[in-house]
Amino acid sequence: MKKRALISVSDKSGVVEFARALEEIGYEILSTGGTKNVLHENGINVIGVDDITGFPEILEGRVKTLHPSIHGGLLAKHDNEAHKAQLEEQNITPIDLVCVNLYPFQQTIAKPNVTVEEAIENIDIGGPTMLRAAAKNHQYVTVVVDALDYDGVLTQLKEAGEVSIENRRKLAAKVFRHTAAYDAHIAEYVTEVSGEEEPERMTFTYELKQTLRYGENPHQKAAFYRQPLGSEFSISMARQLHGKELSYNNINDANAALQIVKEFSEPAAVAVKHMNPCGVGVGETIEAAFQKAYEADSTSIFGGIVALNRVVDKETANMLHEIFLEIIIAPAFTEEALEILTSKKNIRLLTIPFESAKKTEKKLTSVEGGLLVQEDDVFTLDNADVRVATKREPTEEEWAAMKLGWKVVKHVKSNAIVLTNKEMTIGVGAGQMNRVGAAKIALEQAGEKAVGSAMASDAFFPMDDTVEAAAKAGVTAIIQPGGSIRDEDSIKKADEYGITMVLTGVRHFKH
Ligand SMILES: NC(=O)c1ncn([C@@H]2O[C@H](COP(=O)(O)O)[C@@H](O)[C@H]2O)c1NC=O
Repeated sequence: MKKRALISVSDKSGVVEFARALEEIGYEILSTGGTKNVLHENGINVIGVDDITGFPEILEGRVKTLHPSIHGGLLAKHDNEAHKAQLEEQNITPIDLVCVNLYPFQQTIAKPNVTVEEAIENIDIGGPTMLRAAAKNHQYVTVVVDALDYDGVLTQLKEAGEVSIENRRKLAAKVFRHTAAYDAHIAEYVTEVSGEEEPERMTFTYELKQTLRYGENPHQKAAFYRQPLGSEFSISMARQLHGKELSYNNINDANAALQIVKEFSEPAAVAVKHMNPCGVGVGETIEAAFQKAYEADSTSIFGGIVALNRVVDKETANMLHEIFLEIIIAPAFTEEALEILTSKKNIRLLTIPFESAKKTEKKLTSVEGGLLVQEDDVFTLDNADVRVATKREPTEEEWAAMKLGWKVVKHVKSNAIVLTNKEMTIGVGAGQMNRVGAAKIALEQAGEKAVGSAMASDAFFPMDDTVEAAAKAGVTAIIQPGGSIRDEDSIKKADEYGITMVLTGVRHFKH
């Protein structure tokens, strides 16, 4: 008896060649309407599924292959006598190979202004049912969901007469991953349009972007997966123009740099080391902004990652070239800048579409045995209920410095203290277990530059010791959330020293 292949594909690329080769090997081909037409037009003998089921495709294609004549053929154990007898009784022929790809749900919902009706119509029902049936029965059936597997399957069929059980199992596993991811997209989309905000189950799905040489340390295996419908403004979407492959730590740091530079509309440059900003600068031009980011901490920037929100020109490239950097990310590089920067073999140059909508995504943090999910911290001073708590109001310059510090401190590991002037960070105290400790680090780094600077604190002061330390170093303005039962002590201390203190009412912890 001839072997049977059932082919039903939405994306018809490569299917004619695949079906023709199967036919040449001796397979009988069954197909659904559109696929059948394409194969037929290309001179391949095809039996319509409706000829097998004795039932036409109905409901605009919603029901084509959902029939016992098809699913009996897919699910029967080929060497089981009872199954064989039942197939014979029902006049059903077993199916040996299934090639199916699904309605393009993901592409459909990615389209701007897609309607719910259009999205729903692109939920494939018959396809996943066939794929899952064939994958369940991979002991007997070869199942192909990915056109990239057409050649490998054909080679095995030609050389060995069959696809080995090991490969059939691999193909089946791929199918289950595929249908699970397909359903995850559907679940996420329908959950969103239904307005459900706290689903009892999370169904995120990710695609392999690249395997990595190693993880955080060389003895840890690692890979980078990307969110298929995630933000464009993402390290996972970056285009690498030059340099070595990104490492695990590079990806993490580059992500951190992008999240910070995203805060700025004016020309800004951000240097990151180990996920914390070591220098942030703003200016009239990107060259000036980078100059400030460099001056902010010319020691830590060594081996760092720099993100800039304007095209890197020749002047800026010349400055960047002077320093050992791991990565430079920008919207683009001029030809001259590229020429300068690519003279170093290893430096990674990346571009990212800065003009793309900066979509906010849920932030996921894995813990052993679980996943923490929260909204992104998109709160800015524009929406904050800001009030001046001290007798003295900030000067214009102090406001500018505090606003810069507030944008940066949100991205520094808590407890975080950032010192700024109106153009740059001058001290960063990150990840300390007590607030005054973070302040001391920032103040020490700033040294003389602390005089006349502004201090930003990611959370309230539990007591007045940080204000005292700031005052003694010459800080003149402080921005902090407020909300401590001892706020009054800090405000009093600030008044004592003539410091102006702004309360934002909003905390920016980052752990
Ligand atoms: N409803 C069904 O019985 C059914 N059977 C197969 N399909 C899908 O129809 C598509 C192929 O259709 P056509 O060959 O008519 O172009 C494939 O993506 C396949 O997954 C179906 N469509 C959707 O559910």
